[in-house]
Amino acid sequence: MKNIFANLFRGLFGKKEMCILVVGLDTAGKTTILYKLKLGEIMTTILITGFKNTQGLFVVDSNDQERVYEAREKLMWMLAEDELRAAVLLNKQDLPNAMHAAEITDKLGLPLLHRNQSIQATCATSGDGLYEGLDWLSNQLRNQS
Ligand SMILES: Nc1nc2c(ncn2[C@@H]2O[C@H](COP(=O)(O)OP(=O)(O)OP(=O)(O)O)[C@@H](O)[C@H]2O)c(=O)[nH]1
Ligand SMILES: [Mg+2]
Repeated sequence: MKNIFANLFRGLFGKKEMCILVVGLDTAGKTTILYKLKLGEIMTTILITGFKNTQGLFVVDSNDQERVYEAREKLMWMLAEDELRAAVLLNKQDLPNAMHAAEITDKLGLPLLHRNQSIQATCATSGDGLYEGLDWLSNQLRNQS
């Protein structure tokens, strides 16, 4: 059970090397997600060649009403890269006052975008939704090859 996410991840992506850029405001849950996915040992590639073949994971704290527009700015910065395909994780959905997916999607300006991206509600501490978000990224990778 311990490495279930790592095994799923390896199954999804096979042996093909890829880069995942994980972006989000502080305390959004990035480290928790990486630990949950046991990606520490897999994600050794350093981003030095630009955004080619790079997938993005953008993590938002759904509970942080005050900084949702700050998160939006950061997200727009990331999505401005033409090569990048991104999965947006609406994290901390387990918290009682978390914004619902539709509300936070709207505040992030995502309905206005016509780029290819996936939006997924997640709870990094339990792992809920993480697999679904990564499944989309793996399909993007497959389509590129
Ligand atoms: N309830 C709840 N707490 C979460 C969730 N994801 C992360 N946290 C908590 O939020 C806090 C911050 O999580 P981190 O993973 O350290 O956040 P980070 O994005 O790596 O933050 P920085 O390294 O500061 O940029 C920790 O206390 C986590 O346990 C979640 O889905 N639900
Ligand atoms: Mg961290």
